[in-house]
Amino acid sequence: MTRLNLTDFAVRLRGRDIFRDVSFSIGEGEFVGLIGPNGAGKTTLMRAALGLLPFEGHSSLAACSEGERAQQAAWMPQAREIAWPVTVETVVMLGRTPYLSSLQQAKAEDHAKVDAALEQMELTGMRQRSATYLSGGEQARVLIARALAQDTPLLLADEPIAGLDPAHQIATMETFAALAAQGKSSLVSLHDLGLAVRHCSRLLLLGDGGLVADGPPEEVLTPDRLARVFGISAWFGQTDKGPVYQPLEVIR
Ligand SMILES: Nc1ncnc2c1ncn2[C@@H]1O[C@H](COP(=O)(O)OP(=O)(O)OP(=O)(O)O)[C@@H](O)[C@H]1O
Repeated sequence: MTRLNLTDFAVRLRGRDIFRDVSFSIGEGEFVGLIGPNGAGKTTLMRAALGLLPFEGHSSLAACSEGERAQQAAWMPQAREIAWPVTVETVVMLGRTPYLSSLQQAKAEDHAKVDAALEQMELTGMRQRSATYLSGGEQARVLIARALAQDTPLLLADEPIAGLDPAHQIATMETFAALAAQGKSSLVSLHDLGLAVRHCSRLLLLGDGGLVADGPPEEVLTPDRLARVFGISAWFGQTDKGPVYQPLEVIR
């Protein structure tokens, strides 16, 4: 089943093409990393796919009604400062909003989804703390938990592991991989190519005003593309602990 389809997708902002001719589909159980240098258009692509920015072409998500979209896709934006003086638990419960009418109280199922999301992001012990007093990385985990509580077939996240410590970066990537194993799909923008290679089932490389490559990580990150799109060289090896990928030098 297709979770997201973009066809001939293009975004132009203030008279400038950000990217053109982008077409891809994301199916069930895929963990897709969206990679590309600063300014390539990763955030723009995800926001436009959700219908939050004007675009040309087709996006299956933007074509949905607002209510339908909220049940199809959860969105974790890059800005992650939580300004509301409410508990962690309350922020995560906001993920259940698409399932509640304004007068409705959260039901047992909603509480169960919130508990599971808190557990998944190792936040159970912090559930009663005020979200505004958490560190930047802890706030990011709360917002990932809110997206998980939304329990949608598709999750879009803009640099979800930026600012997390190494253990929480790995754990978060494992969470997305575990969701994929359950049939859920994610499109996640990332700058850490090493973690992308280890955990994503597929990479989309955005650059030069379009989609440069789409496929399994080791096929996408060829030395030639790394040099041309990122201006770097890297070491890649298959080890008994899985693929290891280490950017080495700037070669501009
Ligand atoms: N509202 C806007 N108006 C005009 N240009 C914009 C607007 N928003 C973004 N851009 C431009 O679009 C380009 C793509 O930006 P975007 O944030 O999507 O890139 P990105 O790949 O997510 O970058 P990063 O890795 O730095 O987060 C950039 O050149 C940016 O300056």
